[in-house]
Amino acid sequence: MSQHINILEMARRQLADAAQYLDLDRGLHQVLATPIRTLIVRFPVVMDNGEVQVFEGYRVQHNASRGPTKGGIRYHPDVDVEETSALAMWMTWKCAVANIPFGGAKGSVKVDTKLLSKRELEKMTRRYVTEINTMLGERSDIPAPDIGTNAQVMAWIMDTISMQVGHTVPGVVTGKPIELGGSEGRVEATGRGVVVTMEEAAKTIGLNLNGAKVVVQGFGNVGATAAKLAEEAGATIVGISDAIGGIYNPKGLPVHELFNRYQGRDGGVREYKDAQAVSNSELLELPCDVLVPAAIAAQITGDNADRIRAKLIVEGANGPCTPDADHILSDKGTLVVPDILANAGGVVVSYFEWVQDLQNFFWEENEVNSKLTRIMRSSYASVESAMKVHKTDMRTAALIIGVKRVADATIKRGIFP
Ligand SMILES: NC(=O)c1ccc[n+]([C@@H]2O[C@H](COP(=O)([O-])OP(=O)(O)OC[C@H]3O[C@@H](n4cnc5c(N)ncnc54)[C@H](O)[C@@H]3O)[C@@H](O)[C@H]2O)c1
Repeated sequence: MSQHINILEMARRQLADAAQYLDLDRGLHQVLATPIRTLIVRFPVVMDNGEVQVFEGYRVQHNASRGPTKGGIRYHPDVDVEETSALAMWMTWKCAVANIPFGGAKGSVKVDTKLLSKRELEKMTRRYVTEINTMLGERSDIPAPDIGTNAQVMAWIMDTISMQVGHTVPGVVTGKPIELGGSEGRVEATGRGVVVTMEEAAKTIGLNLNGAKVVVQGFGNVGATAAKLAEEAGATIVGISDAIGGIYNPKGLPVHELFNRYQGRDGGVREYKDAQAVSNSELLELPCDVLVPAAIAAQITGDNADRIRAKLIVEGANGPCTPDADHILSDKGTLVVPDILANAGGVVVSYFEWVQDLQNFFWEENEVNSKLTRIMRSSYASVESAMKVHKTDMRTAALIIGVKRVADATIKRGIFP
């Protein structure tokens, strides 16, 4: 997934950019640039044909100064420990920008889930979680879904840990099915947060979202929900894609119909015929007002940033724009709403789910959505004002806020012993 771009280097470069504004001392900068715990596990699974296959997985906790660590689990063939560390670091800043009491973590397994049966997926999940269980806990480290994982996988994680401790522990993982202690609104939360920040950012650049043309890369949980809710907010979705490729229709695509037919199924969107087929790289360069990269990292780079035509980029994915792309986009006047702000809706509602699980008291969906919207709007407002104060781009502004909150917590706690 990292290809030519080292995602961990990218995350460290972003931290260094923000550190300059904060006057961080070298030791503290080093603390913040380094994960506190990294576990690499290799474990066997007996496959359906009776053969044993060995998988490799990771769990990285980046920083726990502000609370238990929180971060998704990704199943993808290209993951590695460096990318997982970068994603864990971004989780730390994301939780701090949203001002929720969590540190950051991430887990992953190198696997192509398309090659596994449902039973193999379940066995692999249960064994992976058993291997990393020393790090997990409702008060220590709480996973959630990411690429390649979903509510069913979270249910298996909850069940596995519950079997090991001898009682049900719903708060050890979020993004669970509602009937197992999941939260109303969690499935749509990241996409909903993306659209709330899109609406705020449209005001910043004076764009009327009503009728604005939007292109979305990735038609999974985040991309498909963002497309659907952006359409409900009045935008016209002109391009969408999944891992196999995309479709484009300047007059607009019937997103609700596409959502019901293809959401989460790779190759699905290309089956829709009343549109022009485009590659994923062509999709990013389509004429539009708003671009939502909601798939994988490093999609907008120094190589293609000058060809991006959107005025506004809202990062549904983690790390879709590289630092080189950021500089080019900033020079062109394109506003980039960074991942640690734009896609924080998922972890915010994960926080609500965790709180509900610990209290065993559950909220209605409109309560979840209105609390989410309030946090997303106030986080956006703080970042926008930091952007003006520091005269910088929005990513650096968000990092200044997030990194400062984590640095302050670290200083106040002191360095043990
Ligand atoms: N799920 C969440 O709550 C959440 C929260 C915050 C951030 N994110 C980030 O959002 C992104 C998407 O996550 P998701 O949960 O929607 O995953 P998902 O597995 O539900 O969907 C991923 C989508 O991306 C597509 N895709 C994969 N590789 C691609 C490629 N090379 N080019 C174009 N499309 C490709 C897939 O076909 C699929 O449509 C990830 O970067 C993830 O880290 C997710």
